[in-house]
Amino acid sequence: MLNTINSPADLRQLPRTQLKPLADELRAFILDSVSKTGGHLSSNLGTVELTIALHYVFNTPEDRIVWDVGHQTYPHKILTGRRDQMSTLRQLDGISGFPRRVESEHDTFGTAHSSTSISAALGMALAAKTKGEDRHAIAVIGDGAMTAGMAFEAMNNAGICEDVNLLVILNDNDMSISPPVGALNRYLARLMSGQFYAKAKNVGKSMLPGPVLELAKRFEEHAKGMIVPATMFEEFGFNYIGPIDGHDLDSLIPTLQNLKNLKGPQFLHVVTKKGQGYKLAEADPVLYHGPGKFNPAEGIKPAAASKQTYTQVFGEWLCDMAAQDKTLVGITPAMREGSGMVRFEQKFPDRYYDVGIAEQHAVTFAAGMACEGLKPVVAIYSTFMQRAYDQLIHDVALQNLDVTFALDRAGLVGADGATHAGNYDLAFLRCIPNMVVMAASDENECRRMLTTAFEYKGPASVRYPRGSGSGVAVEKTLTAIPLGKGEVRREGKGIAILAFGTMVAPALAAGDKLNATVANMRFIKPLDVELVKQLAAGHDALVTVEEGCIMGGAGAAVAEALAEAGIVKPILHLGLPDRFIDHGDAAQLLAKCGLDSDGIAASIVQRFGKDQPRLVVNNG
Ligand SMILES: Cc1ncc(C[n+]2csc(CCOP(=O)(O)OP(=O)(O)O)c2C)c(N)n1
Ligand SMILES: CC(=O)[C@@H](O)[C@H](O)COP(=O)(O)O
Ligand SMILES: [Mg+2]
Repeated sequence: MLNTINSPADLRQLPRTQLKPLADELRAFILDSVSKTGGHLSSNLGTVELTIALHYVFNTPEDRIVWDVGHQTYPHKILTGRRDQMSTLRQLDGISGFPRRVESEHDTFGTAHSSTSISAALGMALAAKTKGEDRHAIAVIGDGAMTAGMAFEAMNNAGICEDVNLLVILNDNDMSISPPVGALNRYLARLMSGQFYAKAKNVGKSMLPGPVLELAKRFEEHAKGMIVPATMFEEFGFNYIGPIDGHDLDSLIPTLQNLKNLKGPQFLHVVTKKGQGYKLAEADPVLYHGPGKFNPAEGIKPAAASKQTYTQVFGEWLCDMAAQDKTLVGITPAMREGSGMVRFEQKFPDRYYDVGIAEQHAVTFAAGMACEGLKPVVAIYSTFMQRAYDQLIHDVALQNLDVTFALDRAGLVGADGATHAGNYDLAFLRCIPNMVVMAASDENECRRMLTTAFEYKGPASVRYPRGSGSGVAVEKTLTAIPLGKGEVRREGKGIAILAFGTMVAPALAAGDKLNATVANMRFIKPLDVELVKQLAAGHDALVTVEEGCIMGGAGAAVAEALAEAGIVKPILHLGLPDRFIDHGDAAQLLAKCGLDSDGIAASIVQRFGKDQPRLVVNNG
């Protein structure tokens, strides 16, 4: 049946009785497809029925669905004409793992960073009202995403928009990537268990005099608001419905049909299960949150021991440093597994803080702890650090507080694409006063830099990429490196390549090809200005290389230092171009950006000519 559905219009032709078999087919298709490509599995198995029901009841794409995070949109992609493209998911030139406006008219809003859906849907709903258009805007948000401040900023705004056509659906599967945290989660658990109404009703009834109790019994459903406290969503100005079973089409469809006819901000609470229908994912939704390829009959097998990832290097360093320094506290905004903090939580539960999807809070929370003499380490993906930029400047750096930032997933991340690429941190961190900014060139240097950052009395960051490095041995000691000192790794002639972080290895290979000098600059800030001057004095031209945006990045710091010193020298900046880079294999993407050794060498030859040290300088 799935083969006959090429758009939601086809879906809406089906009789209701066919929807359940369709859901079974769709779920099997997703499991098969994701097991071959890798991707987000558990969340997508959980949204099969909800997706069918939404497209069945609403007139999509005229009615707008905004999927929060968007990692749960595979059923939506399949039902909106992209079934055959699922085999290209998250690969170079294939379809994205997230909704993208350029990909389909059904992807009404690009998402991937969480908790934006209510704001965007409210914007759409009010735009429709302003333009006199009669359409619905629906935000589908998970219980994890609901913990972010942005979601509540939007609820606060939406709750006073009395006649707006907005429906917020809370997809509550009692999971973030890892088990959910915080008071909201406890509250939702109470709502789901029914205790909320049961307890409140009893309290209410025991306080009511006889005749009023009778009246309350008669009008129990309607009088709910009189004798039970409203849910917090009602207090926000929404009409709250739920919780209902999000896998039961016979509940979902009539409920959505009813809600469709109501005006004003509506809130539907649906309960689903992450991994629904695939026993292994139901049992371990964390493992199946974003797996690589696997055999569905066998499930994910433990990978044969391979090279340590940078994330693991960080996780081990964190435990070692915590054992040595009792003031260390570790903070993650909902990325325990991804940031390598599982063992830290087990060993140091009292010093581990998962604050939920709340990057802004994570940073200011760290600032507060630092004020009291603790030494917080905020483990955060480079891309999610973007969320907490003002908190970093205003709450941490301005007060020169002692917070270490471990920036994972720096540079291109591969399959998640442009939304998750950590391309901007060097540029946005180095302009902040008091910051120390480092980029690790290998795993051992990563460990040393983390120690350096931790020992530094002020805000300091270390960036490292997704995955593993060259596999160098990582020492057990906790040794710092001298602040602001780079090192020459290869002596050559004519050209000096000033490489930052992950670009040191390909720069060394390019240096071998061209007999160029190669320096591992290590620090973006404080930049090793003496080394820059020395390299400028001894070479005909300088080349900077970084896995970050060229504009404002590490190379720009070198150019600024030269200008400051009054040195005029031909300089070539290599790095990520001024455009967003889509998903694909990370090594493939780097090569396309000219950031592998061949690309670096080719750019140097193209700019300065082949025969060292003769320079072909085009622009002075
Ligand atoms: C701002 C931001 N921080 C962190 C993440 C990483 N992340 C992606 S999905 C997810 C969990 C989301 O949980 P929930 O909204 O409940 O969706 P579920 O996976 O349970 O369907 C997290 C933390 C993100 N995408 N955006
Ligand atoms: C959707 C989301 O934001 C996360 O699930 C992310 O895809 C995880 O990325 P890593 O696989 O790099 O941890
Ligand atoms: Mg969830």
